[in-house]
Amino acid sequence: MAEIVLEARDLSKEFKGFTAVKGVNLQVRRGTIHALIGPNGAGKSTVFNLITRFLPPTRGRILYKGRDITRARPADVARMGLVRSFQISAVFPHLSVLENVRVALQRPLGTSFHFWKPEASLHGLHERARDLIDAVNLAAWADRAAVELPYGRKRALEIATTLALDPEVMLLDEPLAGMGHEDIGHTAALIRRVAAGRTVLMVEHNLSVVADLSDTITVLRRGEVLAEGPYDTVSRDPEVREAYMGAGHG
Ligand SMILES: Nc1ncnc2c1ncn2[C@@H]1O[C@H](COP(=O)(O)OP(=O)(O)OP(=O)(O)O)[C@@H](O)[C@H]1O
Repeated sequence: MAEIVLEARDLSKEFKGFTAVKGVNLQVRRGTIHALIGPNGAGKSTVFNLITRFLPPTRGRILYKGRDITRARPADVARMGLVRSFQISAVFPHLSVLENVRVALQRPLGTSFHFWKPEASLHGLHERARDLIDAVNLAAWADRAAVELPYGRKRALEIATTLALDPEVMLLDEPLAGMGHEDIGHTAALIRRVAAGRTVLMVEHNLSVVADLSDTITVLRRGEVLAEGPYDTVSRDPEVREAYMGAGHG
């Protein structure tokens, strides 16, 4: 059994008396793709916001690599290698793809701070930016302004800027939302590629992609964990079928 890299213990969130998340326990194993699914309003986004420290929990604890991050600031959590992508996309529309990735590489988030480094290491920076752009299949778009990219490519650029922070754990918030069929295929393949050597926790509605990509799926319903396991197990669970798949999703 792989090491637990990220863990929620008895996590709860109340909004003015309404309990959106109720005693959620979640264990994400290192090196896996773990998906959080559930019907609308199940609490997925709230759990995600709690884990990334965008919301303070009412009760419970969050552990990252065994350290309690329940009260850590989002920026500190990112610095520790737990990085959230997509909804806080930091893509500058009028910079080129290459410039965007270079800016992301220069962000003083990690242990390195590149601004003052001599030309030799700036050259290394350029090469790293090119490598990241290749990794997300954007080489042909490297000199185009981000604003000119088609939707799916823009999301690929967001993945590249997230990868620039060299996250140990990548948190993806609905990575396929709003995408057409072709972009979904490309982005799913990209997620699989970038997950190599990392851990991915994602909230996603597209069940066929979740089934295809995920090692573990946690199903939430009304703020509670309803089921957890590999897709084959979870999708056969009568309660899951009733609460989720039977409700016409996916
Ligand atoms: N800031 C808030 N104030 C009050 N209620 C909230 C707040 N954020 C979420 N909720 C409520 O908490 C519940 C869970 O919402 P959440 O967005 O986490 O669900 P979700 O599973 O992500 O849903 P969706 O699939 O629709 O995105 C919902 O009933 C929602 O209305």
